[in-house]
Amino acid sequence: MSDHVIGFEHVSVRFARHTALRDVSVRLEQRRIAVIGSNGSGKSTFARTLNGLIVASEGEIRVHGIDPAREPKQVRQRVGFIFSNPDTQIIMPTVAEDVAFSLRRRGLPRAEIRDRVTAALNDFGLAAEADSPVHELSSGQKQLLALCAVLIGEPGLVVADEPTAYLDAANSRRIAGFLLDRMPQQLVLITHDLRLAARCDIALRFEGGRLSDQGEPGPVIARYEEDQEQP
Ligand SMILES: Nc1ncnc2c1ncn2[C@@H]1O[C@H](COP(=O)(O)OP(=O)(O)OP(=O)(O)O)[C@@H](O)[C@H]1O
Repeated sequence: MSDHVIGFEHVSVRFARHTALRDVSVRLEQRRIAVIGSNGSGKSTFARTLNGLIVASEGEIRVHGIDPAREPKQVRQRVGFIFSNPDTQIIMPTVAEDVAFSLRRRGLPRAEIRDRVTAALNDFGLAAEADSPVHELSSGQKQLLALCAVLIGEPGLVVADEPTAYLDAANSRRIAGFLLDRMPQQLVLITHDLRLAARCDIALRFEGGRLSDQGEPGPVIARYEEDQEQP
């Protein structure tokens, strides 16, 4: 039952001089969840609470039955995170080594790691780059590598925080197409690209740290655009 449920009960996140999330309660079961809202509204903070990178100051969070504050190891296996800048999450010197990293950490047998890495690189069109130094990849290839390295760990949820922000139109389409159309995992997509948000099953809107609107993406986006047009 709790397999694909994300639940927030009266969650607040306070930093030293700022409250970034205020009394957020929501229950999410949809597969594609868009998160929109103005700069500084709390979107990234919300995203980071999902895998325990940020811990709630108040309230309860459950992600697929896991409490990220109390079970940080379990939640990091369950929740994969993609950032705007893939350079921040590529760890190893070559493409194949980077993809293998999470499996090595789990202590899987060498032969299984090799087979899974080969299959994943093929899937992402990175097979020819297997032994290339990662700094030789284009930004689009780096974002594909970051995704590949996350998905090989078989997370149940992928949180993507502005994953197309640094990409050109063709690579944005490629990454967005994968996340929105091909990827079987549940997705939380933080984005300022409202066309991507429109392709999700539900949109959440944050303003001033509050969950200010939610529902079908079309109407939520229309209300957001209307508010943004106000002087
Ligand atoms: N680690 C931190 N310490 C102090 N304040 C923080 C921290 N992280 C975020 N904030 C503050 O919390 C608020 C919400 O930030 P958050 O990054 O969640 O917004 P956002 O909606 O993702 O913004 P953007 O669209 O600009 O990326 C901001 O005012 C930000 O300055």
